[in-house]
Amino acid sequence: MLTIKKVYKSFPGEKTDNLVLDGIDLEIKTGEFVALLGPSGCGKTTLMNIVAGLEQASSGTVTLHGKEVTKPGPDRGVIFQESGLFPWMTVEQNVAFPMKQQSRFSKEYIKNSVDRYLRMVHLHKYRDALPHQLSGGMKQRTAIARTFAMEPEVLLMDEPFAALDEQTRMMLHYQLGKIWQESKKTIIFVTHNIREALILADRIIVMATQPGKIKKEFIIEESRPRDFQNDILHYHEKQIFDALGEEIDKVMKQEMGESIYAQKNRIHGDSDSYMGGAI
Ligand SMILES: Nc1ncnc2c1ncn2[C@@H]1O[C@H](COP(=O)(O)OP(=O)(O)OP(=O)(O)O)[C@@H](O)[C@H]1O
Repeated sequence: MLTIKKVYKSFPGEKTDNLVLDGIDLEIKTGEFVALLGPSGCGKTTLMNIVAGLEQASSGTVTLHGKEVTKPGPDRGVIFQESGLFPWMTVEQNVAFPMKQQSRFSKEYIKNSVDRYLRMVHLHKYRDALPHQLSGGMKQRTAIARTFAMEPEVLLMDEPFAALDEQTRMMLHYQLGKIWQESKKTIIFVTHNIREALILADRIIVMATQPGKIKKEFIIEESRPRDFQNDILHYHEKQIFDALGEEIDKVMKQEMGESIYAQKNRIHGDSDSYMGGAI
């Protein structure tokens, strides 16, 4: 169980501190796939960084199986929007590299594990390729193989597919869904994209903004693989869109000013850009 308890986070502002996370309480079961959804700036990345141990909460705690998280550790793997591969290493070397830094993995184990995860992401034929020879989707698949191969208990994925085209993204949703079902890891997945969250997650947490807090959550029980020929997913999509509407309005009002904003129609026009253009 991953427990986030009364987490507050402020960053120093010009005159006063800027409250970004306002008392986040969240319990995530082992093996659960949770998506965090919210408008730009609501604190999704900040929360992920705190869970990863890259950032400290101003107050409150994060615990994994009862043990407090205070710094990064091998029990939590992080995947960002950029794959972060070493350009001078092959696909295979990139996947093996972090494992080699850990004494808990033998040479034989690393070899088998790299092979297994490269097969899982369908990159075993590209094991000797260098990153510049790969497409964006292949780079992200390498990053996924590298993180899963480290066998973390929790995967923290911060908009890992946001920079990819729609088709590649759909393929990666399918592959990630399969790997997750096989490995049963706990995943927290940050996204701007309602459909991405609906395709992947067991539970979708919608965040409110300014300051960031949990607004509503949705349990998605549909069987996998999922697609959008499904009325129940459409129903959830509408509910989630409505829950986000107010939050997107808040961001638009603040950025555009009340008077300009008042001239615009609500939500459907400019709101796309506040959700990464991907509602
Ligand atoms: N290191 C920092 N110092 C000061 N302010 C910060 C810092 N990191 C984040 N912030 C502020 O915290 C708020 C939340 O940022 P965060 O990146 O967590 O939001 P987000 O929901 O992930 O946004 P996006 O969807 O656009 O990536 C923003 O107002 C941001 O400017």
